[in-house]
Amino acid sequence: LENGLARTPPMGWLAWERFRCNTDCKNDPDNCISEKLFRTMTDLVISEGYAAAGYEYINVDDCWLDFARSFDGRLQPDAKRFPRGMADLSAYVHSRGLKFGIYEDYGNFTCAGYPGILGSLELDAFTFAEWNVDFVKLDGCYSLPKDMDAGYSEFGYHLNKTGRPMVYSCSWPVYQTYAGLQPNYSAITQRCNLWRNFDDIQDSWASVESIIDYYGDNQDIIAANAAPGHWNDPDMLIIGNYGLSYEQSKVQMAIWAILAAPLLMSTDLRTIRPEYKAILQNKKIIAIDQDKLGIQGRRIYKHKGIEIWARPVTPIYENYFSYALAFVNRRTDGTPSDVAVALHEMGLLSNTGYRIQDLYEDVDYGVLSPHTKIKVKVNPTGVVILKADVQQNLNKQNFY
Ligand SMILES: OC[C@@H]1[C@H](O)[C@H](O)[C@@H](O)CN1C(=S)Nc1ccc(F)cc1
Repeated sequence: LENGLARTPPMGWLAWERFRCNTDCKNDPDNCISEKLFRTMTDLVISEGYAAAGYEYINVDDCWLDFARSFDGRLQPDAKRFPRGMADLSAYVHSRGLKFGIYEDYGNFTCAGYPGILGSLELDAFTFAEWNVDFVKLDGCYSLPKDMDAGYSEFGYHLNKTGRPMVYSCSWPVYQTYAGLQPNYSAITQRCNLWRNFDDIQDSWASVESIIDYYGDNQDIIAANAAPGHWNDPDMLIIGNYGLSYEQSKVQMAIWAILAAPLLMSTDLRTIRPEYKAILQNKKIIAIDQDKLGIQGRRIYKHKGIEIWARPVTPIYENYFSYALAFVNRRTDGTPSDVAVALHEMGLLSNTGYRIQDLYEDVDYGVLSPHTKIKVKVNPTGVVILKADVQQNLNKQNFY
């Protein structure tokens, strides 16, 4: 969507995967979906260094609402859990220098059964503008996938008509895919700043694996739709929760960066362990994700549990080509796997040499000659991600 926003994939914090639809503020006041939770996470995004690393959106997801609209037909938050209202919460987030996101559903209800926007698209768009919302996630429960092209387009029209710039996150493709329809990606890229392509992420390595496989297996259809202003969305970062090991957490961060994915953390910033926080704040990996070219990377090798993913990024000098290269070990047979590959075997040409640096470990491989193999050891369910600055003056590099 060309609205001047999301020129790089959005970064922020999204409540859903970690906090779900916990509305029991009576018995669980510290973890229920409430203004207190979002104020606390806003403060921690600042105080714990996440904002300095690039995280900027604080996004509410489902279950923020009252079950009824107000007397004048407007959406309203649950008064007990958001007593000061959403305009106040957004003002607080803005006062801390961050941006505020909200959630709705193109249907009669949200997935959790709260009021949807059907019948009030214009009013709801204007309500969000009045609350100074900066990001809207529109879900697709309780509506007909065949109506989504028109429905999502119409709501985007109303959002635009408010005159307030708002990032527009669409769940359109995933619901059409579920219905066996082929999403119309040329429409989606024009109407949305990001869109979910596949299943909700859950707190498990199996879930992350299934998403990685989906984006690798379908890259010919979906990778090319990513560019500044419009991004594929493989769903939230679950690093810091219960389901991923340290190695697996590094895999999610590395592959999301290769995929030019939005980096929307969904974890408890009050309790996250330092080594997981370090992964989320890894500046070299974030720089790959936020690379200005906005080219989504691809899986270029997959054999016996070893995968290689590559993403072209902004070259460091003239007649250079730069790539992020991720080596993933999907195996669980105990010992790290040796992977040795030469540039030309990956379709990366060089006639003078290339420089390799490890983006997680502080290892610089120095300058290698074009036929020298890159050799890495990859831990089970782990990853090694490198930056390759390839020098060649043939002035041609057909990466894809
Ligand atoms: O209710 C909202 C929740 C989150 O916003 C996810 O990111 C959205 O993809 C949708 N969603 C959920 S749980 N959707 C859903 C997931 C499984 C199901 F059987 C019925 C609905």
